[in-house]
Amino acid sequence: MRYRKYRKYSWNSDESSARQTTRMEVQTVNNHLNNSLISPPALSQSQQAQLNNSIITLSRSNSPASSNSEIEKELQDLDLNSSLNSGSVSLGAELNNCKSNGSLSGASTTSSTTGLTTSVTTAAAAAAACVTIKPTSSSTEALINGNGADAATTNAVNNSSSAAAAAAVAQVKKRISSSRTPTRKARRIKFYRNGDRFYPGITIPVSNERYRSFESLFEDLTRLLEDNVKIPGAVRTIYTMCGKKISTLDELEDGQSYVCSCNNENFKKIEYNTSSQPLANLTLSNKTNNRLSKTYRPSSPLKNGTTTYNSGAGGGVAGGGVAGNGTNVTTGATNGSPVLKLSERDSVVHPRIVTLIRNGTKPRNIMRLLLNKRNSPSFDHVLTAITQVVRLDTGYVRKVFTLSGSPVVQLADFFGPDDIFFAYGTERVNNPDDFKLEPDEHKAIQAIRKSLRTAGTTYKGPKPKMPVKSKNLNSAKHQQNHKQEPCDQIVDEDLAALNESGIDTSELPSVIRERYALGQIIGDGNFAVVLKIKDRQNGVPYALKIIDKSKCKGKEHYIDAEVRVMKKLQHPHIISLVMDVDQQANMYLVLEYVSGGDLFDAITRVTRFSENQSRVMIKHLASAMAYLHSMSIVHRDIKPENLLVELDANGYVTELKLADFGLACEVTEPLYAVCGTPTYVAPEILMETGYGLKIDVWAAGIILYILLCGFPPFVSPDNQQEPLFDAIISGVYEFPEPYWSDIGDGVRDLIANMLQSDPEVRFTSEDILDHYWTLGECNEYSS
Ligand SMILES: Nc1ncnc2c1ncn2[C@@H]1O[C@H](COP(=O)(O)OP(=O)(O)OP(=O)(O)O)[C@@H](O)[C@H]1O
Repeated sequence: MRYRKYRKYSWNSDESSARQTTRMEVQTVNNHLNNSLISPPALSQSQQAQLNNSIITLSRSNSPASSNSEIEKELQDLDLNSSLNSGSVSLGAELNNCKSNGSLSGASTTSSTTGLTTSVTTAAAAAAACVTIKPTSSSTEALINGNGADAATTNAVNNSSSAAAAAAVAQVKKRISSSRTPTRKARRIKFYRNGDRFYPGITIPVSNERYRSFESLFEDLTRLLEDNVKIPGAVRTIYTMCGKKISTLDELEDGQSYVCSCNNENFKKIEYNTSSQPLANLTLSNKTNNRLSKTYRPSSPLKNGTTTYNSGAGGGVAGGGVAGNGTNVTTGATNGSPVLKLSERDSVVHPRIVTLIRNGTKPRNIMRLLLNKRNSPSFDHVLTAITQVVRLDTGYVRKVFTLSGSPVVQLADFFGPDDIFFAYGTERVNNPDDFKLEPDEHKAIQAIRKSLRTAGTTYKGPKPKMPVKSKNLNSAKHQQNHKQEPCDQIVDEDLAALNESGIDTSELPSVIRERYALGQIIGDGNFAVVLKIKDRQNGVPYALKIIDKSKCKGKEHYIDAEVRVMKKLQHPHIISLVMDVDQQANMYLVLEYVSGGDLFDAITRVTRFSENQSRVMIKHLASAMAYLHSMSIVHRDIKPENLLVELDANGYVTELKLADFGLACEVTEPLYAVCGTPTYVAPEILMETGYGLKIDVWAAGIILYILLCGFPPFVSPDNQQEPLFDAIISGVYEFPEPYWSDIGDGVRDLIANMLQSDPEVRFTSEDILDHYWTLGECNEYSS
């Protein structure tokens, strides 16, 4: 338990430079949401004519084909249709292939949801392919009747006059080829989700005909990914597996894999889909068994007297289980068990920490694992996640049992009442004693349970206090200013305060002075003064943050980082940056204005909030964090002082927004810089073992605790840092009576999961949003 003496304020962490903290190298990207989705290209006149000639009725006219089953079918057709493009096989085979493609058959096309672009060009491609080969009249007729090709072609073939047919066909061919790009064989491309090691990837056919622009491919990928995983926005970038950006469709190579990233996420170099392959052989050989009911459980090997457990059945049953119809043919293709669709997964999978007992000599090793929607889309994925944690000598975990010895056979079993499991490889399970815990094992499990569900204890001594506010000057006074209207005149008192802070209002950048009227001071931090300003044209209020560079000597890069990070962000629960002006003495930031002051002052006023009010706030905070974390950005200074709130007439918090990105940075490898604010600092920062995004979840856990009872879980009686840090590192805290007596188990459970000392098992920000308490009924305006 070694940690360095903690600095009072984060920016003083000299070690940070020595440690070479990874700083963000964010490209200066303006508002990333400006890259709005581009709609599919409009049809040219000749394309429209082709469509009419093809007498195809489409049920969806402006989107490329992309339901999973369509894609699966097209992939099958790809093999067949490749012959069309090569022109090297007999026409009979080609015609069959053409017919097998739904977009060419009149009947099936009518009801198909195949998109316009694909249908038109596929029909055209088939026609072009067919006319290059000497037809037999009967087979050609079949094709023509099937796809409703134009009259010239029909007549030509029906007459069986080779000359006329050739002429007509040449005419059609000419017309078609003048109106479209040359047909290219579709390529089978596999796409992974950036940073998602568990997503098995989706393979889709990509051709110039199917996707006329890069944006239409993005649009399709967004839709397909959304069906299977949670993504923070639209797919905007495709990378090679080495992280090189792809900028044209032609760069996508047949048979290769690529990584899709959403919004401005940077490429995450991980091993994609290493997890699913080795477990594929667990699939039940008898495919008909794939749809077992939710309640199906094979009997325990111990109960029925058999001495071995059929591992194949285990995986296979998992493959059926709750998935049933939800089997996603494309995404689940490489896995032994199907990946559930999001809606199905929502009903089965929820974030939870399970305890795992590794089979071996007693006392056996006991580990914990966080299961959530990201790592548990299928039974096989859970087995893989368990394998990675328990590290069996025999390799993969193939059998899992509950504490009572029942085999775990389907995904839902991991999310039921049992949360302790035995993990086995291929070894035999024949001894009932295997499922009995030794006293040492029992003790270890008890200790874990205690850390997860801390029971109420009575607090001895005076009620713990909130720490003092870390932002110093006259906050209560400035708080009042939030309420004052109008704000288009700065008062003398504020001018004096600004002068005192070394800010001369006559030196404000002209672009700011001309556009905005100065109002009163509404806040001050250690490095900045914040004024309320008003747009002279439309009267909209903003906040002007003036950062005094002289107060940040040697730390100027933090100011740059704050601006760079903020420029990347656009989220309803994150303060947005409207304008930035860099001058020699000061940096000026025009920010979205939030009228209710910061959460620290709200806590001071209210002391403690109801569960409903806390739920609103934690939802907003978690969604801001989930957005940041999806871009691998860690805030590193989440605390009530940096959370701004909007209040309703009754003083209830209706909106919460994350501010102050002075310490935010991108996480590409473990960080070591000791920073943050003592009360909210996570144990891994103090231990200097390297930290990442989860430190923000810890801080949010501390805030949730404070909201409910009015004081933090880790305190030191005399405000000494050393005992405070010892308490944080110990991870031991309580929900003391009487302060917690009326607070429910749901939110205690959430706090316990957010305040896990081990960041590996600590909830992610997404998990906070998925937790049953967060999802619970929420009357936002009730106290
Ligand atoms: N956009 C805003 N709308 C309303 N009030 C704001 C806004 N931004 C900041 N404030 C007020 O100004 C105070 C100081 O702002 P901020 O935290 O950005 O300054 P800082 O100097 O970077 O803080 P720190 O001391 O943590 O470095 C906040 O606590 C808040 O009360």
